Amino acid sequence: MSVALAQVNVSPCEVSNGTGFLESVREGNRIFGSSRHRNSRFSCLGGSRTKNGRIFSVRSAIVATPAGEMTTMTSEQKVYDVVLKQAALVKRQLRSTDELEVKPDIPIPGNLDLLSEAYDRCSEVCAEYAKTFYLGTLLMTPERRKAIWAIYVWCRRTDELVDGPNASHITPQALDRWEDRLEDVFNGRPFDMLDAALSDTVSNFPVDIQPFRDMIEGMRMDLRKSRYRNFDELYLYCYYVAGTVGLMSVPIMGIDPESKATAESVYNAALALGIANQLTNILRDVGEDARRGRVYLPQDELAQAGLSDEDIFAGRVTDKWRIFMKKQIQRARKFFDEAEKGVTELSGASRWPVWASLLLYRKILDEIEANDYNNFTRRAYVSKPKKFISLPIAYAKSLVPPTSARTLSPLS
Ligand SMILES: CC(C)=CCC/C(C)=C/CC/C(C)=C/CC/C(C)=C/[C@@H]1[C@@H](COP(=O)(O)OP(=O)(O)O)[C@]1(C)CC/C=C(\C)CC/C=C(\C)CCC=C(C)C
Ligand SMILES: [Mn+2]
Repeated sequence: MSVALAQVNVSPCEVSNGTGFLESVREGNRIFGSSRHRNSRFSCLGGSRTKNGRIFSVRSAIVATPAGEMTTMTSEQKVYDVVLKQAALVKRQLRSTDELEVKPDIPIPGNLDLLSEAYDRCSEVCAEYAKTFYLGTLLMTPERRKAIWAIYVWCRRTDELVDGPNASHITPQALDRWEDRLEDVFNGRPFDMLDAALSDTVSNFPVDIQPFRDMIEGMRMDLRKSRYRNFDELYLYCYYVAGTVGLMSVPIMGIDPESKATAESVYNAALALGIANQLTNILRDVGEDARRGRVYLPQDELAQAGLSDEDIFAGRVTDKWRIFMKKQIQRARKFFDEAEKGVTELSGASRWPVWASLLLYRKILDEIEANDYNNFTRRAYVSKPKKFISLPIAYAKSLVPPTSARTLSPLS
């Protein structure tokens, strides 16, 4: 069965007139592509105090040290502030009980059927695009898995804007309209049935709009930027397009009531998993991206290794390239290690899909090594038997109970 992802329509008239609710869903062709996105507007960052006690101004991202010196914040510091904000928002709800208190639906006749149809459609899209992950979600509670499917579909549609069949027509204005539509979703005014599922999800779970806005910001970044000067710039991009997914997912997956880990540390691990996945995605797709004129690898690190864009466009696997790649892979693995510390703290039924996705994505790094670092013309992928072996391992790991007396270090 091939399930088409409903085509995202962000024409101004359709967005402003919220009447076409279910009728407006149109089938589009499913087209895969590599995706990454970026930007430099720190819309996500409310002015506040960082872990170093600094106060920063949102727009300029300039911080004043306690001694009154002005300094620029790193992307990691800026993103960490979002982590703190997200953790503070959900702390109480997540710890109150293992089962989240799901608000009752307003029983408008006919609406419940439509909603259930909307979730069915999200489940089909998720099953079609991310089979293994979908199977994992089946172990979650029905409320949680429906919510994860709805979020998955919104992320996938957002990604398709810059990576899908209509990507060449996407403008910053179209992304602005997609963001307006997101606001409508959070205000209970969904535009189509997939949006309706997300609207229902965000009214039932303590999900904040900020990571969603930030993902759109990542798409803006992808439209206007095709090089990264250093890892700091790349980190911000990875946060926007993938770290945000981690932050969106924690309020749904829930923290185990037995866990003594801080909410911040769990959010930090979720962020790390998103960053690790995106770095891996970038390392896997170097050749494919170069053919689209894109180089996501940090320019300063390439130069230090004696490499340049030209080497990438030429696709030469040299010793310099191998040494460079080893360092990049090492960095991605550190983010996976950081993420692992948090998975055990999630609610029991949510751990398995997260472990499965972590182990499988991490294995892509092993495959790049096995390909002797030729990520120009060979796509690293995890074979079915290897995937299959990972699943019981993930399941066994998911049975490990949360640490009852450990406080994870938020940034290590
Ligand atoms: C269990 C689990 C993985 C839950 C997440 C479900 C979810 C909402 C996924 C959305 C993914 C998505 C469509 C994101 C849009 C942007 C994008 C495409 C990012 C890339 C994903 C990989 O996609 P693919 O290989 O198809 O890439 P191409 O489009 O072909 O280029 C990313 C690499 C990022 C994905 C990031 C995550 C899945 C973050 C996972 C983190 C958590 C679920 C938090 C877990 C909690 C703790 C405490 C560790
Ligand atoms: Mn994509």
